[in-house]
Amino acid sequence: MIHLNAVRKVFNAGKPNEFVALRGITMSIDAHQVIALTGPSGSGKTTLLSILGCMARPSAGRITLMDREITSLPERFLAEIRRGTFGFIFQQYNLIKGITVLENVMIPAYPTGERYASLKIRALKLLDIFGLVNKSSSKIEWLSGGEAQRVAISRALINDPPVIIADEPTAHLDTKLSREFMAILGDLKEEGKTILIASHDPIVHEAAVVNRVVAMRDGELVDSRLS
Ligand SMILES: Nc1ncnc2c1ncn2[C@@H]1O[C@H](COP(=O)(O)OP(=O)(O)OP(=O)(O)O)[C@@H](O)[C@H]1O
Repeated sequence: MIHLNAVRKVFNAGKPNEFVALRGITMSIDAHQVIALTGPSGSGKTTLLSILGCMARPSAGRITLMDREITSLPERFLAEIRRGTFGFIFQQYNLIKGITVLENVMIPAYPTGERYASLKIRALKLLDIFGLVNKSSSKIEWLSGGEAQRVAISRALINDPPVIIADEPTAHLDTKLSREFMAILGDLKEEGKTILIASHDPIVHEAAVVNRVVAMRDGELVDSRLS
């Protein structure tokens, strides 16, 4: 589904603070799999996820997504691919304070031009699945950590993307909520989603839903094992 060939990422190239964050990553991600990236802080997990999710471009190397070479596409095509292919769940959830739960969930779908009424129905359905309909008009800042996380999951799913990308999704959750999160990922995998997670959390690596754990160090893949 996604193939990376010799992908490098260099920050501040040519400057005194030049930093090579990814050193020639070659990897393939099959559809309907759950892949966990692990590795010490600074090893390049977030950078790799950003490139996989078309949020950042590699400095060198090639990316193929569903048999389409996407490395050199102009930003407007990339934005469309990003919206149609990926749902993102971030460590801090990146929910927007001051607006409601429902509005947060709907935001990634606004650029699609879907009618507000039908979008609202879909967003409410997602909130219902995650037991949050009664919070739909709450402000984000009123939610508990677990609720905020389920809002973030709902938002990631609003465009029904085939691939979910989650960066340290359990970092702010206790053990019970982390296990619940992994169970939700299990359901999404059953529905046919492909899931990429960067995480330090053993609960993530050891979850039955994870097919492969890929270890990174200093911008390189050092180990890949089936889970
Ligand atoms: N925009 C940037 N400019 C310069 N350096 C950057 C930039 N973004 C990331 N880096 C550096 O690239 C390296 C890899 O960062 P990355 O966030 O990918 O690591 P990580 O493995 O996700 O770490 P963590 O587990 O702490 O989130 C780090 O040393 C980081 O400081």
